[in-house]
Parts: sequence; structure tokens; C-alpha cells
Amino acid sequence: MAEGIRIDNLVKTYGQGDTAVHALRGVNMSVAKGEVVGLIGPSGSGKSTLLKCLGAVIEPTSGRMTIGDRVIYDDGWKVGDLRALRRDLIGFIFQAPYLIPFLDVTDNVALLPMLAGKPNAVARKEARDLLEALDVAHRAAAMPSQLSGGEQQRVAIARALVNRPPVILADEPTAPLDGVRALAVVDMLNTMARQFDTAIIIVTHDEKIIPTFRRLYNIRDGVTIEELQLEASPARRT
Ligand SMILES: Nc1ncnc2c1ncn2[C@@H]1O[C@H](COP(=O)(O)OP(=O)(O)OP(=O)(O)O)[C@@H](O)[C@H]1O
Repeated sequence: MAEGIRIDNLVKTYGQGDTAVHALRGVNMSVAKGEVVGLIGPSGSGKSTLLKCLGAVIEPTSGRMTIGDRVIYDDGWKVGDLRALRRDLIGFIFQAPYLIPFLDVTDNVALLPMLAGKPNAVARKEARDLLEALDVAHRAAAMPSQLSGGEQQRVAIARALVNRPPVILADEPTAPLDGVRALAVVDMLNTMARQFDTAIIIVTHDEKIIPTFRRLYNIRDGVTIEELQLEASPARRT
């Protein structure tokens, strides 16, 4: 499978000298297009730091990151406009859906393509198509406060996908959901990954969903270890 995102020997050190914290000590990771992988590890192991580096929220100290064929970081950013990088190449899903309370469901999803310059009607059509794919189109005109937690998270997934980013970073996306809804969200992310050829990384502590990943990266003290789960839950097809 073609590579979606690749990380080579990524290092992140906070601070300097005696007080330096070596949060990432040479992380290697790759996720194919259409693949969903889990990223697990104990508290303080470097998961958030890795996600923030990947999402171009903080600058790594050294190493290399590639999205598709594009080198985005090689001992320094290789793209001039990090905001455009985040908007066009990376979708974010968080633990809480963070929907905009005064926009309806359609406009919550359509906002990003509108900001990227698409005509409103085109952006809304793209939003509605995705809401359809995520089985939440019947709530398209509702306000976020009128949705259940699972529905809000599906809208957040639609929003992350709407600009068709090659990479999606999901930080504890199932934490507030019960078992059935959590598995439904993972199932949906798998379907979307395949449908849109997206590489998805899910950071999680959620014991309910960990068995569904065929491939996991376990981060310990700033270094990742790849684990294969041959017995991954077949119903979820990860
Ligand atoms: N801004 C910062 N300045 C200094 N040290 C930091 C900073 N952010 C994180 N760290 C340190 O880097 C290490 C990795 O932290 P990180 O937040 O990436 O871990 P984590 O695996 O996401 O933890 P958790 O599961 O508790 O959120 C920790 O030792 C943490 O204290």
C-alpha cells in the first residue's frame, strides 16, 4: 500500500541543559493510505508531543516527516505556510467534538471548505454528502446541542474529512462514548480511511477499541515499538 505518512527518527526536546525534557527520542512510524493505526502508551510517554509535531502545532527538534510524496519536515519545516499545511493535509478529531454551537450541523462541516475559498453552495453540498456517508444526514439542519454524543462525534469526523486531507490525527476520539458507540466510531473511521485513501492515527487509552487495531504503535519513553495484533477483531476490519 502507498505511504500516507512517514516519520523517521523524530526527536523533540523541550527546553535545554539540565532542565531539558527528551519527550521524543527518535520515533519511527509509517501509516499507509487507507490504513488506521492505534498509538498507545502510558501517561507522559510522548503521545501528545508526537501528535502535536505531526499536526504542525509544535516544531520538532530534528528528524523527518513526509506526507505522501511531500517532505514537510527535515530538520526544519519544508513548507512556508503551516496554517495551510494544517488546513489542506491534516484533519483533526479530538476527544470532545468542539462543534461551533451557533452553526447548524451542515455549516459546522461546510465552514472549512468555505474558509478555503469554495462557494458556499459547493461547500454545503460536500458537507451534506459526507453527513450522508456518516449516517447523520437526517440531523443536517440541527444545532449541535440537539445531537447525541455519538452524533456529535460523527459530525466532527465529517468536519475532519471535508477537505479530503491525506492524514487524520484523532486524539482519544472515543473517550466519552460507551462501548457500542466507541466501536461504531472506529468502524466509521476505518470505512472513511478506505473510501478516501486517508491515513488515520488514533491516540487512545480506550481498552474497548485497542483490540480492533491490526497495527499499533506503543510509545515508551519517547520511542515507538510497532506491534501487530494478528487476532484483531475481524468485525472491525482495521
Ligand atoms: N511544553 C512542555 N514543556 C516541557 N515538557 C513538556 C511539555 N509538554 C510535555 N512535556 C513533557 O514531555 C513528556 C511527554 O509528554 P506528552 O504530553 O507528550 O505525554 P503523553 O504520552 O501525551 O501523556 P498523557 O497520556 O498523560 O497525555 C512528559 O515528560 C511531559 O512532562
